[in-house]
Amino acid sequence: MARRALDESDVRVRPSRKSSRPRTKTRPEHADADRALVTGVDRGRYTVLVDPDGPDERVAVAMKARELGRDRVVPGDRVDLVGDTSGADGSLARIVRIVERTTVLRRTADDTDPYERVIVANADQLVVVTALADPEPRTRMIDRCVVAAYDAGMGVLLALTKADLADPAALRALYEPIGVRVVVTSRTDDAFSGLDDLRDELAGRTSVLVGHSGVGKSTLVNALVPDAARATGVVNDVTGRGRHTSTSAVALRVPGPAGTWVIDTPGVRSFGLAHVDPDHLLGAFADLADVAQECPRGCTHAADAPDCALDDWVADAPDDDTRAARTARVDSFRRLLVSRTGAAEPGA
Ligand SMILES: Nc1nc2c(ncn2[C@@H]2O[C@H](COP(=O)(O)OP(=O)(O)OP(=O)(O)O)[C@@H](O)[C@H]2O)c(=O)[nH]1
Ligand SMILES: [Zn+2]
Repeated sequence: MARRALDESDVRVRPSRKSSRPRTKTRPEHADADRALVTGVDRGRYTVLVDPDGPDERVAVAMKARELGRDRVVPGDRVDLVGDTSGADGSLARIVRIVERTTVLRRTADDTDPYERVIVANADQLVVVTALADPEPRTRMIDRCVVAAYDAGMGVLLALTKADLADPAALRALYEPIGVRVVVTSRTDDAFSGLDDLRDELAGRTSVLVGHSGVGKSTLVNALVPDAARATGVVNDVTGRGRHTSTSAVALRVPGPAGTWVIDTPGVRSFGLAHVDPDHLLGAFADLADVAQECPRGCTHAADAPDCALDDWVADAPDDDTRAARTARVDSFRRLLVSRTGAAEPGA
């Protein structure tokens, strides 16, 4: 009878095998480079925080050095800077190196751009902001986010907003078993509940926030980062003054424990999943990955895959409770597997 409840530890997130190759070639002429964190990108100009959390922390503007070629630099990147890194008005530094990334999150390919480009680097978790009502939650969209995060080597936090309008129980039941942590928030005229739980989940981590329009993502960001509206102004390349931009990802520091960042991704509605390999996704389900060692070569592990060992594992369960638990587990994995393909934005 002792059926162990599945928890976070059943999900094993590995850094993506597809993360960028090391780019730490030593160039003696840049031995004195300053380390910086990229917080925003706007038309070839990068807003960076030099010496983050150090005694000389400062904001500076940088451009890519020619030697980086076409390599993209994205928010969350750690880079090495040379030139004028003072951050003084009108100063411009050069990015000469991108430090090897721990994770990469790609946005989906679309009609105007067939490539799944990296949009954020080095984030620890993806926070999927979903309203419990108004607008109705879309599980397929959440599933796709989970796949993207697991493939990127990131964890997933589901932030369920508007709990004053609907009950979170059903969504909790759907996502907690697959290793997704859940926080529930609600904001009414006189109270904002769940904010401390959310802060706890974000503490010391870099989190990418995604969500459809109207789910309350701005409400959360503004509560977490009181000067967010001001901070999102990216430096204009001509005047050097702030300019509001709503199209590219921007990293915002959350007051409180050191190293707490949220990266807001306006306009990002979905993630590129075409490159996701089923066996890599399986890596996020440690128990199933072990079972699948027995699969035929090239098994897709889909519901219609012949001789898939996942089906044998369910069939061979010693009792009904175990069979129910294994069925739920395999179904969850296959649900994610299916969400990988098909319309990028179902129901849109
Ligand atoms: N009932 C209720 N309404 C909320 C809650 N949180 C936010 N809202 C409302 O939902 C609406 C959308 O909130 P926003 O924070 O602007 O949503 P968003 O996800 O940033 O949407 P865009 O600005 O369109 O990208 C606003 O009218 C908020 O006041 C909540 O917990 N409960
Ligand atoms: Zn299989």
